[in-house]
Amino acid sequence: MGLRSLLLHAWAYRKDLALIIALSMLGSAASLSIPWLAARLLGGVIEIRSDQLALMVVLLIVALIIFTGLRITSALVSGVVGSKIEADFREDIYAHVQRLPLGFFDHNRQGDLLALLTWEVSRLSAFLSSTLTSVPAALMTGAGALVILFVLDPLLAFLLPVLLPLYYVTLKVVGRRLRTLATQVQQAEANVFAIAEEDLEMLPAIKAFAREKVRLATYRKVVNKARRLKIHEQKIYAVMGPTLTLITSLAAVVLLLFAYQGVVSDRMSMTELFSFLFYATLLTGPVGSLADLYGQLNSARGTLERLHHVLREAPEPGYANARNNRRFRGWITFSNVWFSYRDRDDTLRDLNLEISAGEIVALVGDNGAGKSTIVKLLLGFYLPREGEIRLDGTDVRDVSLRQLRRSIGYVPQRPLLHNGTVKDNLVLGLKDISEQDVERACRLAQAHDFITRLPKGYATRIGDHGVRLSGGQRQRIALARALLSDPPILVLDEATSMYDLEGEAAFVEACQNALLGRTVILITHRPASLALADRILTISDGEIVGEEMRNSYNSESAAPSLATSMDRSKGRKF
Ligand SMILES: Nc1ncnc2c1ncn2[C@@H]1O[C@H](COP(=O)(O)OP(=O)(O)OP(=O)(O)O)[C@@H](O)[C@H]1O
Repeated sequence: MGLRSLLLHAWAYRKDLALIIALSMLGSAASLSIPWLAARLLGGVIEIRSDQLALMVVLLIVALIIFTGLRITSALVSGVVGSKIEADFREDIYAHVQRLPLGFFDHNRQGDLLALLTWEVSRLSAFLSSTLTSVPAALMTGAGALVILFVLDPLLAFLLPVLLPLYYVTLKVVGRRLRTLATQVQQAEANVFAIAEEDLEMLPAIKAFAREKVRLATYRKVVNKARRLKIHEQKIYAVMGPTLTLITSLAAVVLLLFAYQGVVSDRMSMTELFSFLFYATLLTGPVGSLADLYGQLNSARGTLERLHHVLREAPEPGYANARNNRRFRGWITFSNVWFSYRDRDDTLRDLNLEISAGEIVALVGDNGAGKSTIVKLLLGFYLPREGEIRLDGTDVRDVSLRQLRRSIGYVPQRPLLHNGTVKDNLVLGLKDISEQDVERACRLAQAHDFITRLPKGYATRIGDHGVRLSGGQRQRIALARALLSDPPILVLDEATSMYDLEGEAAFVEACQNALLGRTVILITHRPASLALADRILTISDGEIVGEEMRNSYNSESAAPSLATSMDRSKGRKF
């Protein structure tokens, strides 16, 4: 995303931005009248001509009030528009980030994304709504002042071209260095953000292993790197802005000398001399702000590069697929599936697997064998390199991702909970869920009893990632959440690994009925949970190396129970 694409993005706000530009240009017009009026007033005072003094005072006050009013209005409008652009930007980027495949997050730091979504986007919006929009007015003021100076004494025309090469050389010399520096500063600042974010999340481990000093040293290192780079950058700006202003001021002094010659030779009145002085001073303002613009442009480019890195990433395929209201039965097939994570050897090798609708299959095998990967592929989190995954005979690539995922109740190994109440975590944004449904799912997951013993029951807040709950309690909530949406397929990835034996036995007992008619993939090593399985598959090194039939599963018998399940889906009974 370059400056051009930023401008294309800004096109959506053209009316608002045009209003800010118009207001600041009107302000610039008012500012151009002030030196003229002030010079006439001063000229009148010095030459003791009282004829137009009163008029000049009134006009000057009016011009000053108009100028101030316009500046206030344009600052207000620019603040409002800037916030609007910022909010839209954040929402767009967030929506895009949400749709990115999980593989993207395996290789990008959360902290970098957070920095981008927060302060980097704020700065970019401010750049668009206030810095860029001030350029036309600055140009107008500068050009206006120049023209008036020309009109006052055309001789000056010969001096002006001298300014341009000086200006150009100064910008060129420092510009290249500033550009790389701006990117480095942004990177360093994002690092500070990312390390802080990571450490806050890791704090219990940092404390447990008494690594506070080491982590503080790492943090100090990135903070100092950012500080050094910023000081370097500020030094350049500190020199560049005033140097450019000095060039302009020196030129103004030379202009004044010429003007003085004009007064001496009676070519110019005192009023015109003051006009010279004031317009030459007015000229330094836009020069300074254009130099500032140059600096901010470099910073904005850094953010744009990082934004481009995120926005060029393609969203997960499958969002656009048409949805239909079909409820899947839960017949799953993997045919000759090969898969490897980025920069890794094959995790799944020519995997063939069929799970009938209503069947309960347990996947067992060593750590890292590829069990979770199988379900991540089924959920469409990652795409197979070769082979096909089908649901009820339809290639999952042709199913809408939302529909696919809503058909699967997924309980991951690590329960993912947020800082809200127990109920918020259970419903996770779903609106039309009754209290009874919530309670039923919780009873099934053996969560209801402990929840009612919490200080505020279902309304108890559980802290960041559910930190105020035990590991087993978190798992029970995650399981209840999956059961709540009544999906035809349930994936339980070590979902009861932290349950106490009694809790697990009660869950298995309660499941005998509840899981009937659903396709269930259990990843577990726990004997009690294995007892639920109709079939146990052993996975080793990405391949199925063993199969054991357990309960007498009969696909024919799945049909009636499935119907029962579908009926249940309406009344949400388990
Ligand atoms: N996001 C990832 N990026 C790269 N490699 C990964 C990623 N996730 C898993 N792996 C690797 O893929 C392999 C299979 O991992 P997977 O999580 O499927 O194993 P598993 O059988 O579920 O193991 P466990 O019983 O320990 O949960 C492992 O070698 C693991 O290191």
